[in-house]
Amino acid sequence: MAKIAVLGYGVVGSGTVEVIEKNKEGLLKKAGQEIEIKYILDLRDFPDSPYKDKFVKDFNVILNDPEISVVVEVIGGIKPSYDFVKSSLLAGKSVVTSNKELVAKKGAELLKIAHEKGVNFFFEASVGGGIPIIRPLHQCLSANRIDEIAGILNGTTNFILTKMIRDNMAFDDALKTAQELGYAERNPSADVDGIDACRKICILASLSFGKHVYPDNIHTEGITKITPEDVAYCENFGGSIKLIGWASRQDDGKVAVMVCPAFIHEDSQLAGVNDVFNAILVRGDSTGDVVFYGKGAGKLPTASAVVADVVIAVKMNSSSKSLYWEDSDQDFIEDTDKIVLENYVRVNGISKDEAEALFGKVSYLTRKDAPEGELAFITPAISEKDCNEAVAKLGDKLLGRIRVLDY
Ligand SMILES: NC(=O)C1=CN([C@@H]2O[C@H](COP(=O)(O)OP(=O)(O)OC[C@H]3O[C@@H](n4cnc5c(N)ncnc54)[C@H](OP(=O)(O)O)[C@@H]3O)[C@@H](O)[C@H]2O)C=CC1
Ligand SMILES: N[C@@H](CC=O)C(=O)O
Repeated sequence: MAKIAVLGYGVVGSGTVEVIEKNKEGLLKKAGQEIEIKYILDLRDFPDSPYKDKFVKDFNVILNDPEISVVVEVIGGIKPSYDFVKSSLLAGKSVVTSNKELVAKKGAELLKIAHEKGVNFFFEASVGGGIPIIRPLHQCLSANRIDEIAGILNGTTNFILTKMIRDNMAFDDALKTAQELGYAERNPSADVDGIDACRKICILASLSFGKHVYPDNIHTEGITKITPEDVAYCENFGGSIKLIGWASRQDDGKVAVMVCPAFIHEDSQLAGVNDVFNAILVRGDSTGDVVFYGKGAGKLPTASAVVADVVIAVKMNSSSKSLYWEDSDQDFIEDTDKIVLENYVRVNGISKDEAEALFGKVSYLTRKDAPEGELAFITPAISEKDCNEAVAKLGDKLLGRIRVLDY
């Protein structure tokens, strides 16, 4: 019998306990032994819970119990999760986590400790909720050189965009619904400002390119500046606006990474991904494009990924060799100024000649009831530096700028 502890009994923690309890028999067959939850750590009391006897408040009870072989960290954040995870690994216990902030900021260090101790640090649930993506990347796609990854990586923002565009729901109402459904981060700015998507693309890029990509270095934008006018122009463009985290191997050998709202053409496999669903496109040199799709947030989908990691952790008696990346000084990350992209730009009060003097040969978009003097267009592919300089010259005539991606 494998005895495990669950740290945090919130959305994902309670889902993890529920999935382990309801699928006990199936898990026994798959893990080769029974998985028993010996402890649940949380700050609150749960006197009415059927698991009330398992609750503890002192992490040291878990750390010092030699029977515990796997610790599931689903508290979130860095404090105290980092200390709990690091000390568990140092004590020779495998750790499973859904905590993308922790993996994005401390992944290289924690993977190194896990390897030194001969245990595992697993985090399938940290990207894409219930979608299998971490294990497919380092196992099933291991024959490939990964050239690009792009994804709708945040369920909350995709849910909000879908509700606003399809159902005309106000931003705040859509966010409130996402919170009620358990999709949103404790601080929803992490979702709507792109921070969560940034952590996830950093994890995917670290794994794909073999060196730690730290979130601090990555240009990150959220969805708060998107307007109904931008949505209307995007329809005329023939696509949809999605928050995309992407990482791409560049000709100079560096890796460009960015999180931004983007016009995505309707032919893209990412364009029709709505509600809480996520999709992750991986471009391998042998496979071409492979797309992973499913629910990117929520109690049971996320718990599914956590419990699958637990099953593998209890079966393994050594560290995974392929789930690994080195620490890095970020010198392989492309300077954002050098990234070359097309852009959608919306302006007021400039002529077409002035627009083309700034951006070069542009293609114009239209929308119903556009006011006199409004222009919207797609620029040619230009560097971020050139686009930022042109946009700065527009001053308050600029109404919007969204990148165009061709995934
Ligand atoms: N929700 C989702 O859909 C997904 C979440 N994740 C990630 O999973 C992690 C957990 O998310 P989620 O379950 O939604 O978060 P919740 O806030 O719902 O759950 C966290 C739980 O941990 C408890 N907790 C906080 N501090 C401590 C502590 N020091 N010791 C013990 N327990 C503590 C909280 O108690 P209290 O409420 O009293 O503070 C709460 O019960 C996060 O990293 C999140 O980003 C990943 C994928 C999807
Ligand atoms: N807040 C996150 C939760 C899952 O990672 C999201 O909405 O995607």
